Amino acid sequence: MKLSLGCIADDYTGASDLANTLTRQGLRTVQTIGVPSDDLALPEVDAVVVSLKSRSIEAGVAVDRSRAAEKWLRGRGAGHVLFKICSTFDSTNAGNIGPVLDALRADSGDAIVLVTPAFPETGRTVYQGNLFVGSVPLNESPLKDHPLNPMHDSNLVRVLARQSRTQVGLVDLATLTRGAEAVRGRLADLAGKGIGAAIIDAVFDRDLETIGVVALDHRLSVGASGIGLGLARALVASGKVKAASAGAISGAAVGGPAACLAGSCSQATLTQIANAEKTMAVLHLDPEQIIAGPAEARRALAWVSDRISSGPILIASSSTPDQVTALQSRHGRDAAGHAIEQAMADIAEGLVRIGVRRLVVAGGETSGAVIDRLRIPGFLVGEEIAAGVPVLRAVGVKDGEMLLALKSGNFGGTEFFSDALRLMR
Ligand SMILES: Nc1ncnc2c1ncn2[C@@H]1O[C@H](COP(=O)(O)OP(=O)(O)OP(=O)(O)O)[C@@H](O)[C@H]1O
Ligand SMILES: O=C(O)[C@@H](O)C(=O)CO
Repeated sequence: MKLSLGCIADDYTGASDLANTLTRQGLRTVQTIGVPSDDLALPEVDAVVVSLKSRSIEAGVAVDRSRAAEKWLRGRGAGHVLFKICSTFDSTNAGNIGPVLDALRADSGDAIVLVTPAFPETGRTVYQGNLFVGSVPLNESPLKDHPLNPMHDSNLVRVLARQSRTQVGLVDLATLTRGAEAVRGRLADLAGKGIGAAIIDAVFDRDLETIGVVALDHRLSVGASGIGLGLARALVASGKVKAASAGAISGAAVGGPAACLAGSCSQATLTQIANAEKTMAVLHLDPEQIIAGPAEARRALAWVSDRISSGPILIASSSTPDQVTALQSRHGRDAAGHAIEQAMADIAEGLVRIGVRRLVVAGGETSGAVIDRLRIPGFLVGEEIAAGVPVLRAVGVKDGEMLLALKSGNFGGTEFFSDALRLMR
């Protein structure tokens, strides 16, 4: 297997979002959890997305894990590696996008790296280096209240410069609109000044197509699913990849009980939970009790066993931004987040034990904790539930077939949970 594209995603929902995009563009893609072990049987594929849980961990550890993933991908022939970050650039002043970019750039030997989180299909666009979420700048969007990575600056040139050892430049939309040669010229100017990273504007998919063509001149790029779309289209257009006719896999129905877990506190997820109350039983966990000990997860599982034979259920830890802030000020941000993630993993393990084989998880960190606990080594991409969220079919699980959906906090329509279960048969 010689890869045309290698990808390293800094969380599991982001990885499935990217795997979905690459699959829809005709690349045969598999998502692995962590760097695959040598005995994991992988199908013949064009792209591998290695999922890490490295977005909100200590920067040095994120660098080491990303470099290990890059080494594995290069060892499988990947000439180009995309470091997949969040389309809302989730990170703090201490990293981790900058430190990982610096390390991978050094390994790749590239003078300059293109960076864009643009993903127009989900409303993420970049103009003059400023990231917009829908119609508002990032720092006015709900991301300003993110529990782990609150985003207070929409100017990505500044944000990345605070994290990276290299200087950061801008390739603006006016240059991009003049085409690939103009972008190449601007990158050469920036690199000549010793600038090692360039935020590139993108508003429409056609912008990402130009970016994809230029990015393939290099060995490394950094961005969200949008640049994945650009790279995939450029690989197909250049004939380096023959677009797979089959696209997403289907596979046999899995059936049996179905459950949803929500640890995301994003505005989108809060609305989706409220709407799910119309179609399924919903349990709201008490975050204070979760931190107090394991009894809250046990209570949740007892609640599930009384109901799961009657239809799907949803268990949510999610709270409003004010409640999140209050909890964090009592217990600390990381301790609160970690305790809730582990409780969700305990609950997921209990759900599988009682026969759940169709599981929806909302939130990147939450998904990471759950998938690690379930020890699922990888996924094939199925139907698209919403932009950036596919049905995933687990590969390499011992006790039979399992379908999952890992929803990024901000993705999905208002009826996401019932939409997902409708496609997870
Ligand atoms: N009620 C709560 N109070 C405080 N923190 C919470 C609460 N519920 C969940 N959390 C924590 O908030 C964090 C949510 O992050 P997560 O990545 O799961 O969701 P998200 O950021 O909305 O999703 P994504 O990263 O996909 O955009 C997790 O660490 C989770 O444990
Ligand atoms: O890019 C996004 O917004 C998502 O794929 C993501 O990274 C979710 O955590």
